[in-house]
Amino acid sequence: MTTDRMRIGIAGINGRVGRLLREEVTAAGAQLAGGTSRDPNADPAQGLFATLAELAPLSDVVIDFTHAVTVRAHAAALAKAGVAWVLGTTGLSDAEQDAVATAARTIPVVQAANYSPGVTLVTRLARQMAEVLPSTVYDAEILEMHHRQKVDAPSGTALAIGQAVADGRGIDLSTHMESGRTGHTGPRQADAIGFAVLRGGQIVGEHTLLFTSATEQIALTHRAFDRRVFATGAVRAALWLRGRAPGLYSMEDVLGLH
Ligand SMILES: NC(=O)C1=CN([C@@H]2O[C@H](COP(=O)(O)OP(=O)(O)OC[C@H]3O[C@@H](n4cnc5c(N)ncnc54)[C@H](OP(=O)(O)O)[C@@H]3O)[C@@H](O)[C@H]2O)C=CC1
Ligand SMILES: O=C(O)C1=N[C@H](C(=O)O)C[C@H](O)C1
Repeated sequence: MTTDRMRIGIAGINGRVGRLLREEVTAAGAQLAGGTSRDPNADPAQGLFATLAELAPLSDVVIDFTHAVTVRAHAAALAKAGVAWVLGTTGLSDAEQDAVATAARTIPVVQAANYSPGVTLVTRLARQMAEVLPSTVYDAEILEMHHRQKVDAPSGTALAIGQAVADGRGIDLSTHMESGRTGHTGPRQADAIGFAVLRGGQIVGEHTLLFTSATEQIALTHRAFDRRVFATGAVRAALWLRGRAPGLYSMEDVLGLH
């Protein structure tokens, strides 16, 4: 029997987001192709594979919420199999990001540091605000808070918001980023983009962008109450990828904001 249901594989199927993806793939009417797991007892007959190279040929698209160290191997496996990729993993090095761009020459890829519609809009607004609010008058600071298990900092979302502010101001983020301030820092640079990071308990993910002048402050805050918002967004991106040409797409593309 043939089926036109999309086959979705999940890299990191037993992770915090992966477990929710498993439910959301089925709820969306797609077919769960299986997942990757490092559990030595994982059984391919049960749809659990040690590597993405084994899962990829069974999938039309793979949703990947794992760890940055997997990115180069995953990029190569998916490009080789010609399988689309929804990438949610954050904390990528420049070399890992290059591997994503290389894969996107042969397969369609959606990459987002945050698959919630709310953060997608916050990031877009951040760029627009930075275009209007001059850095000589308004200081831009980004605060993020996450659960104690998070391994990368600042969060991918905070960096994406910072990149949007830098884009809006026409400056380079890497040379204007101020994070981890301590000791005799000297006064704040006028065009700096500041980052503050908090970790604790089970905070799902909170981000605030502040523009502060001598006379006013604008705060743009997003709070994720439930990780499911990331899973539903990622499944939406996976379904959107069907039939797309190779390329690197964003959540703004998925939401039709371009
Ligand atoms: N873009 C977005 O919207 C969001 C992105 N994230 C990002 O997604 C990633 C995962 O987050 P989360 O689910 O909370 O993390 P978890 O630690 O709960 O899950 C990570 C998963 O990745 C697998 N994994 C970890 N390291 C390796 C490795 N070296 N090789 C193979 N597999 C590995 C784990 O496998 P196993 O189970 O076998 O140990 C696990 O299933 C992070 O980078 C996080 O920042 C998180 C939320 C939203
Ligand atoms: O690790 C997490 O949990 C999250 N990671 C993403 C990030 O780094 O921005 C998205 C979300 O904030 C949750």
